[in-house]
Amino acid sequence: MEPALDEPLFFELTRPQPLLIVLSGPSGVGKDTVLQALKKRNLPLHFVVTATDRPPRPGEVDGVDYIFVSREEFERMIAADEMLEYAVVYGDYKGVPKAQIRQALASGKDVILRVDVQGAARLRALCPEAVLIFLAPANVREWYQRLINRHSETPETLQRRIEAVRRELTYLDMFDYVVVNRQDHLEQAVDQIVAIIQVEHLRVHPRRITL
Ligand SMILES: Nc1ncnc2c1ncn2[C@@H]1O[C@H](COP(=O)(O)OP(=O)(O)OP(=O)(O)O)[C@@H](O)[C@H]1O
Ligand SMILES: Nc1nc2c(ncn2[C@@H]2O[C@H](COP(=O)(O)O)[C@@H](O)[C@H]2O)c(=O)[nH]1
Repeated sequence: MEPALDEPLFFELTRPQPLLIVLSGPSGVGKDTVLQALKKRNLPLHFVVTATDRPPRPGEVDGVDYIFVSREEFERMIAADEMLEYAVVYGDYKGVPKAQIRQALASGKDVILRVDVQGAARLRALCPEAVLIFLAPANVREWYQRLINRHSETPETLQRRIEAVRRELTYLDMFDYVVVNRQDHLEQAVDQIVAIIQVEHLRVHPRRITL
C-alpha cells in the first residue's frame, strides 16, 4: 500500500488544544499594560473582557476595558451561574463571564485573561489545566512608583493594595511561570509571554481545558 506521505503522524499536531492563560500578580505591576502590548502582536488570542460593578475610570470603555454593570446586574449574573470566577476585589465585584471563555475555546483560540491573585487561585482550583503566569515587578521601588504614577488610587486604596502584596506572594508556588515586568522593558515581558504560549503548544501531553 502507498504510504500516505502527507498524513500527520499525530492528530494533536494538526489540531492544537487551545490554552486558558491566566495573567496575575500584584495590583499595578502592569497586567493590563502587558495585555495591551500583547494585543498589538495580532496573535490568534481571545482577550477576555471581565465584568465589574465599579464605575468606569476616565478613558475606560464599556466592552473593552470591562463589561460595566450595576451591582444588581452583577448579582443576577452570579445567581444565574454566568460567572466562571468572581470575587470582591478592593470593594468591587469582578468576574469572568463563562460564556465568553467557552465560545472562544470552542473556536480553537487560546484565551487569555487577567485577574487578581485570589482569582488566579480560584481558577487554578476550577481549571487545573490553566496556564498561570505571575507577573512580578523587578523590585519594590519600581512597583510602588508605578502605583503612584498611575494616579488611580487614594491614599487608602493605595495602602490596601500595598498590604495585599505580601499575602499575594505566598501564592507564588501555585503558578507555572513568573515573568518580570521591568521598568521600561515592557516588550521583553511580552516576548516572554509569547514564548510561554509557544512552548505550551509544544507539549507532548497538551493541557486539556474542561469548564
Ligand atoms: N514595564 C513598564 N515600565 C514602565 N511602566 C509600566 C510598565 N508596565 C506598566 N507600567 C505602568 O504601570 C502602571 C500600572 O500598570 P497597569 O494598570 O497595567 O497594572 P495592573 O497590574 O493592570 O494594575 P491593577 O491590578 O491595579 O489593575 C501604569 O501606569 C503603566 O503605564
Ligand atoms: N478575581 C478577579 N479579579 C479581576 C477580574 N477582573 C479584573 N480583576 C482584577 O481586579 C483588580 C482591580 O482592578 P481595577 O481595574 O479595579 O484596578 C486587578 O488586579 C484586576 O486584575 C476578575 O474577573 N476576577
